[in-house]
Formats: sequence, structure tokens, C-alpha cells
Amino acid sequence: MFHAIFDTVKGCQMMGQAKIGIIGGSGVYDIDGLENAAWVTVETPWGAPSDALLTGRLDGIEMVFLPRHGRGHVHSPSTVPYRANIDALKRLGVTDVIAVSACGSFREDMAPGDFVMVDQFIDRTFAREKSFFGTGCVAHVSVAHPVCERLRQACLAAGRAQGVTCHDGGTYLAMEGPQFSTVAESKMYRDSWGADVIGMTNMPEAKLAREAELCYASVAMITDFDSWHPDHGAVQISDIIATLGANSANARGLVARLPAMLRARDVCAHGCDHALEHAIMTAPDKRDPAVLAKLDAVAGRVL
Ligand SMILES: CSC[C@H]1O[C@H](OP(=O)(O)O)[C@H](O)[C@@H]1O
Ligand SMILES: Nc1ncnc2[nH]cnc12
Repeated sequence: MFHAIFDTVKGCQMMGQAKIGIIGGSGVYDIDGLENAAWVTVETPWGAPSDALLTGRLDGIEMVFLPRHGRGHVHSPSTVPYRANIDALKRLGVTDVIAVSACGSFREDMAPGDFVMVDQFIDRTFAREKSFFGTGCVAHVSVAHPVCERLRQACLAAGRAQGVTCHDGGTYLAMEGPQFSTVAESKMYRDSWGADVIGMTNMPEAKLAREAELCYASVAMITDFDSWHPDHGAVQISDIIATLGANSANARGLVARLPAMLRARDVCAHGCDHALEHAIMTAPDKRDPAVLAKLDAVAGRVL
């Protein structure tokens, strides 16, 4: 079953047409305006994704939407099935993944309501499966530049066209959660580590997207000033929820503008779609067939 769908993946890449995947974070549980919209259930070798995936066409482009926490916000940041989510998007033929996520800000000039088109991450998560690879098939991909610059630029243009204040670049610190940071942690991330925004979900998501050879970009939607700011006090979920509404309306507007910007797709100049080219270390005769079977969608191109 898995192989049949993977042929679709290869076909889509060869045709040079984008298929855009949207991962919706807190407050974004669906997208508007899809033609032939249908929620489809996808099985993966990594278990069930966060929810069914919403498929359809937008402005002539095939789209797939996945609510990261599930409809009704069922999964916590630590229990989101990140591997199943990325596998399911790949399995459905997605080429380009845009993640939209709520985050706190470490910068005075990055205010609630603003969007940051992230270009770097610091991964402080520790209780999640972070790779598709391991014993039986070891691979090491580069995540030095974890965001696809082509997608990032498209998001920047789409956000600005939507009238949102958008920041061109920023470092997203991914924390484990689910509690928010202490004041001491918040000041350390900001003053010593140089992080710009903080959230709980973009890692290992971005790393897994790279392993799956998917282009990935993150739109970080600011909801609060985290806990470092002397004038704003502790992060309160009630304040975050109040800001999520406007952010989520702008996220929907941004997404609606993406097909026009991303419809033509060639081989990724940034290298995202051939990240596995020289990454697999395990000798062919030492690879575990059971592990290879699980990698059919993610790494079938090179196995
Ligand atoms: C709702 S506040 C905390 C929660 O929001 C963010 O989720 P997402 O990245 O999926 O938008 C943050 O990472 C936390 O999981
Ligand atoms: N301050 C914050 N820290 C971590 N995740 C967040 N999501 C939204 N605001 C956040």
C-alpha cells in the first residue's frame, strides 16, 4: 500500500508542480476556500498523524492541510506525532511545507500580531523522536540552513501583501514545554543565546522535513512577550488566546496567497529535495529490511 502512494510522490516531483502542505499550529485547525475539500485518513509506518488531513485545490494548486495538535487541540507539543505528520505529507505527494505556529517574542520590536519568517532554530526539546533513521539504517542530513529560502521569501511576500508586519529572519528557540519559561530561562535565551522567538513545536518538525527531503518554512506568529519583558509579566494563556484570533485570520490570508507564488516548482536550488543524496551511512548489505520498509515514503528515492 505504501509503495503505490510513493509513486505519486515521485510523479509529482517530476512534473514540476508544487503540492503545498500547511501545518496549522495553535488556533489554526483548518484552511478556507479549498475546492473538492475532503478530510482523508492516512496511515504511516510511524503511527497515526495528528488528525486526518484536509486535501483540495486552492487557486489551481493541490493543497494538504494538517492541524498539528489535531482538531480540538488534542496533542500537547511533546506528544504531537511529528514523524507520522511529516511522513503523511510526503506520502500524499506534498513538495513544500509551510508551518504556521504561535510563539513568544524576545524582542521589543517583534510585537504580538507580527509574523517572523524564521531562518534559524535552536533545538532545546528532549522528549521527542527526532529522526526517521537509526539502527538498521543510519543517516546524517545537514540542517545548517534548516529553512528553504524560496519558501521563506514566498511567505514573507504573502504576509506583507496580507498587511501583516513581517520580520525577515529570526531564530526560533524550540522548548519542550508544556509549561512556559521561567524569567531566568527567558533572559538567557534572549540575552546570551540570541534567540528572537520561542515556541514548542518547530523542532523536530523542521529536522524531519529535511530528512524527508521536503522544503520547509516556518511562519512564527507572535502572541506574547514571553516572560523576560519587565512591562508584560508572566505569559498567560488567556492573553495568548486573545491574540490567536487575529493571527489566525492573517495566517489564513497568507496561505490563500501562497499558490500564486509557489505554483511553479523546479529542483530546489537550496538542496532540500535531495538532502539524502549522500546522507545514508549504513552499507547496503547491512541495512535492515524492516527499517527500509518503514522508510518507503521518506527515503524511497535513495533506497
Ligand atoms: C497556545 S500557547 C502554546 C502552544 O502554542 C504553540 O503551538 P504551535 O507551535 O503548534 O502553534 C506553542 O508551540 C505551544 O505548543
Ligand atoms: N511564550 C511562549 N513560549 C512558548 N511557546 C509559546 N507559544 C506561544 N507563546 C509562547
